[in-house]
Amino acid sequence: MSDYKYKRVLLKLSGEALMGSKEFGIDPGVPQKIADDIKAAHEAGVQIAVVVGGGNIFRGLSGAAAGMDRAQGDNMGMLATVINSLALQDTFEHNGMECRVMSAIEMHAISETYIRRRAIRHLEKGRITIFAAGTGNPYFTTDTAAALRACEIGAEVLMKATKVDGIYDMDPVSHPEAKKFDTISYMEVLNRDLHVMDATATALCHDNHMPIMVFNLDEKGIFDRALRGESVGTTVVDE
Ligand SMILES: Nc1ncnc2c1ncn2[C@@H]1O[C@H](COP(=O)(O)OP(=O)(O)OP(=O)(O)O)[C@@H](O)[C@H]1O
Ligand SMILES: O=c1ccn([C@@H]2O[C@H](COP(=O)(O)O)[C@@H](O)[C@H]2O)c(=O)[nH]1
Repeated sequence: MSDYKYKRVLLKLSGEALMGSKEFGIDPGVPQKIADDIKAAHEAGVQIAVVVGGGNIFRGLSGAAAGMDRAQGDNMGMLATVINSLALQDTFEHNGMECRVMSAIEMHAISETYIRRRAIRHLEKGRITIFAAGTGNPYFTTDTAAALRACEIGAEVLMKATKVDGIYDMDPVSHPEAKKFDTISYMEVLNRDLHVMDATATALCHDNHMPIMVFNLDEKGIFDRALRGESVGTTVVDE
């Protein structure tokens, strides 16, 4: 345990990044890469909670743009996160890591329902605990679910693993000239309207002094380095 900086963390995994080289769905190599990366920390006793997005399958906003009722589309998006959560659980278990999925929307047949105290108990017992179905409410995102759960379980840090290697002064995907921050304050993220994480999630972390790290999910060994306290990607901190 002494090699690791953190005792309890929340990892937010991009749904879209689970596609790997595929155009839709899940590339099995990506969950396996995540399992490989977190195994040592898990064995060393780091308590790991996970929230995964659903962008590889469905986003409510895309449904609404195509004329669908927004809340209906968001419900579909939340179900997409359940599919991703079950896929991750399967991979973690195949790698010998005990894992529970807890859904914000009741689905007795396939997962436990989210109960905060029970979630903390799972973590204390060394089970990787995946929080599925976002917040359980439409009009939110899994970034906000990750911020909310991180605060609820008393995580020391929210680690957002995504398709970019940190926070830039503009979207680096559409602006290759964008400059990366090593650290940035919550207020700067909000004032500059940087969309790497949604504003609700950033504000919730700000109000509750929850540090955020943003880094690239594809980089080999990145989770382990982050869990050891190396500064990877960008860290969002109080001023
Ligand atoms: N200033 C910025 N710095 C870094 N990334 C940015 C910035 N502005 C926008 N982005 C975009 O934010 C994306 C990451 O956030 P996004 O919420 O879309 O993904 P996610 O939550 O990881 O994915 P999913 O919805 O699939 O779970 C990056 O792919 C990047 O293109
Ligand atoms: O609390 C929540 C979380 C998510 N949703 C819906 O799910 C999709 C997928 O989540 P991403 O964060 O975009 O990966 C999202 O677009 C919403 O439609 C939700 O309604 N409530």
